Amino acid sequence: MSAPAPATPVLEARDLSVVYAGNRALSVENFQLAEGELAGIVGANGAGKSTFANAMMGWSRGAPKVTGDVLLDGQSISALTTPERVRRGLLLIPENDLVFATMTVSENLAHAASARQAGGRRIYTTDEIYDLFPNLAERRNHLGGQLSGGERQMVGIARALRLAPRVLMLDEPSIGLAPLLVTVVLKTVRTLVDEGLTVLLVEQNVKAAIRTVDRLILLERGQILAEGPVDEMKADPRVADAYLGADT
Ligand SMILES: Nc1ncnc2c1ncn2[C@@H]1O[C@H](COP(=O)(O)OP(=O)(O)OP(=O)(O)O)[C@@H](O)[C@H]1O
Repeated sequence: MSAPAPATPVLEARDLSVVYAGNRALSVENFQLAEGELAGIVGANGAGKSTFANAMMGWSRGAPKVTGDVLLDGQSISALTTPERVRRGLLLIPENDLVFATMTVSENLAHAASARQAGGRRIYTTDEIYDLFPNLAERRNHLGGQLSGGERQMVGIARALRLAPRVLMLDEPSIGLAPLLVTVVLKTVRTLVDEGLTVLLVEQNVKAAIRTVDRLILLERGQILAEGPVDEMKADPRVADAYLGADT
């Protein structure tokens, strides 16, 4: 009997390159995210982590030259606009996700309830979201502007869950959060993966990423320097010496 064909990656990038005014910010030959996987991209400031996540979404902060191909479930989405990619279920929660400050938590969630064509993907109900995030359930009538950084992250994730994600990408969810809240947010991400979601975590906080992900990808100067199962990667001197310190 022949071996089964390898499964099609849920998300893939081929020869993805981003150049800002002649400076190459990203050059990724091949990146693949498998069904139900929780992978993490880590790297120093300016390594190109956000540029990578944004390029997958077809979005950028300036006007770079972007070349290469992005595929979702084996189909090229490179010609699609960012809203079209969102409708296909590719969702990015950017750094400092915008929460509507003058709306309550429940209004913020209701505002995101617009995944009309979920294509069979799961749309989390508000009750399921409040089960995942008891903090938000308690604060459902609080205004967005009154929430802590961690609670805002939770609203960002919750809104994405209302939009029937196929792949969820989180850009630096730990930024500005107290260590306890980082743990709470990342544990919830793990729960979502256990329930079947595919997640790419973009993190500068390497220690937090290592505690959470299955596979670690090290990005430096816009290139994938190393990648592999998290247990192997945390012993790799390029990760251990540069990011984990002698005590780890
Ligand atoms: N709009 C822009 N114009 C010019 N250069 C840019 C622009 N956006 C990003 N860059 C450059 O691209 C490189 C990668 O930036 P990026 O924001 O992707 O890094 P990062 O790894 O996400 O860093 P951080 O962890 O600090 O957010 C950096 O050298 C940055 O200065």
